[in-house]
Amino acid sequence: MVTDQIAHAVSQHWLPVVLAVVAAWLVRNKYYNGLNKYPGPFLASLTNWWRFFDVYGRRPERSHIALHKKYGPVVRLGPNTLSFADPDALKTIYGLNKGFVKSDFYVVQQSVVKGHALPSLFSTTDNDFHMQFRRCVNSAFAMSALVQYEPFVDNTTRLFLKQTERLYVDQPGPCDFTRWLQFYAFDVIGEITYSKRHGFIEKNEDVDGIVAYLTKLFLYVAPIGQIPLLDRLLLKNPLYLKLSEWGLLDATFPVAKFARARMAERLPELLDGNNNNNNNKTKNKTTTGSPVLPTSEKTAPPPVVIKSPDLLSKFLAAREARPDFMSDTLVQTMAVSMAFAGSETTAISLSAVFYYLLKTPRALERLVRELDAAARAGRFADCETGLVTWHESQTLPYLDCCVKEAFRLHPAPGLPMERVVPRGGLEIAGRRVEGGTVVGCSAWVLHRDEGIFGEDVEVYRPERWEVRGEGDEARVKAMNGTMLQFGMGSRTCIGKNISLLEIYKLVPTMLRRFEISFDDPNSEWDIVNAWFVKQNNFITRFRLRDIVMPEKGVKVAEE
Ligand code: HEM
Repeated sequence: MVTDQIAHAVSQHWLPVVLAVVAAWLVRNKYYNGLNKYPGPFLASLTNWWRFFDVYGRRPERSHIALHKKYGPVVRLGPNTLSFADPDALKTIYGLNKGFVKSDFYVVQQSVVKGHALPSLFSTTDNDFHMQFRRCVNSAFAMSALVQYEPFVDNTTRLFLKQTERLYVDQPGPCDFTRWLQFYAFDVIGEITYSKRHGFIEKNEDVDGIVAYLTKLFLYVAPIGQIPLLDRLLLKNPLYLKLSEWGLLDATFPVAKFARARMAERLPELLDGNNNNNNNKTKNKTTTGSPVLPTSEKTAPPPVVIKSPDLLSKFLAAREARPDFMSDTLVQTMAVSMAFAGSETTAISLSAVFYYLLKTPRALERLVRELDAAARAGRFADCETGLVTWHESQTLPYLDCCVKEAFRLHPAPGLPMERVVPRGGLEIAGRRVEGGTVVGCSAWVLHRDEGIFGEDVEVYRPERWEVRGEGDEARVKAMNGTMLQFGMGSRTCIGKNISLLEIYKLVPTMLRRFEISFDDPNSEWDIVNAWFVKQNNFITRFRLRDIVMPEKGVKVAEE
């Protein structure tokens, strides 16, 4: 009876009822988890739609910087979300064993396979799963493994030099440099992962639409990640998941198809549909007939020679070592993550180094002087193509300053890296924050901390990284400790060393070989912040340089 009366009253007065419910929801949001004490835009305290539209506008890093300038070190970006600009917060939020987990922002980045979201090393929100996964693959990314990957980078770099000359010097014309560097980064990752390039540089085109696919994906992920529930209504809606489960929908990332083909070449049973790890000991061969992986059986054939220790062979070795955990699916996920997490980010960082050097002729001249002096002193082994080795690049201190300064001014990740405060709550940079609150730091905000980096934070000044006099060491150490371009803590970038290998080799190599200039020196690039902050309209021209030779009588370094 009473319920009938209530239903009747609601149907009679539905508008005021709806308004009352919405008002109650907004008030609850405003005071949620005690976050009303933190400053920020009023609308952001009421609804996540504020940050959705902020990110949808493609330049959220600008509003984050402005908000922290206005409100101080903690800003409320949503009913349950805080952004921290205090370097002290880094150790707590990203520190090892602090119990923070990645927020649902990352779940939106999970792809759907057979009706299920597939967590990757990057996107998983489960710390235990992450710890096991990372342990399985960590050694493939160690600094010591770099030596093995350098020949892969060299292969692609030689082709890149040849094609740059053929396409942009022999027929002088403008080059969309960010896109060209993206092709480079994709092909390097392809080569390091599978010993096989996708073919971007050869063809000078977006092979299989991979770049376009990734661009669209990030444009979706960034705003939708602000209200992850939307993902379950859009790309991960129940109907879509069902259709995918029944095999009626295939939204496989083109790189995943490439990865699967490369895996199938090495594990023929995948082609037969036999994915059972335990059955593959005898079938574990390369296409040339030589086994790829060592086996653990005592009676197994003599130790297997891994012909090309690329990443895929290492992931497959991890599958052998931990068959209980490392499934074929995880091997493939890992291989795909390399392209997903390692191409755009590296291309963005390479573009930033070149862009800021071209915009700062004084710095470019100094860097070229450093390279020419090293060449005259015979410190570069390759005097023909201009290729610089990793080892040689590590003897160029000004190059190091130029790269770090580009990382500082233009970090690839453009949103706060969100984490959920563990149950029970914690103190973050002197402030009590309740469990369940989403917190994060943005590299764009932290890298412009005047207390750490100096007053001229908006200026590209590589010299700030130099250690010259007393006190510089501590200052530079504090700067290094605040750099967030690769993230921090247990979820820090696993591919950092690989990307550094690419950047520290390609920048000096290109500058030894080419004179690079803006097509229009007065033009600025356009920036699109879709989680990773991509640049457009960075158009350059190339002229061949005479490679500087060692002075007479100077002994040339050996390769
Ligand atoms: C300059 C280039 C790169 C930048 C700026 C970069 C940036 C990042 C950042 C910021 C994170 C942490 C994200 C977070 O905490 O939310 C991350 C994680 C990751 N990156 Fe990179 N990355 C780069 C290159 C690479 C490369 C080359 C690879 C692969 C070869 C790679 C693979 C990964 C993976 C797998 C993770 C997840 C790690 C984990 O959660 O354990 N990245 N990267």
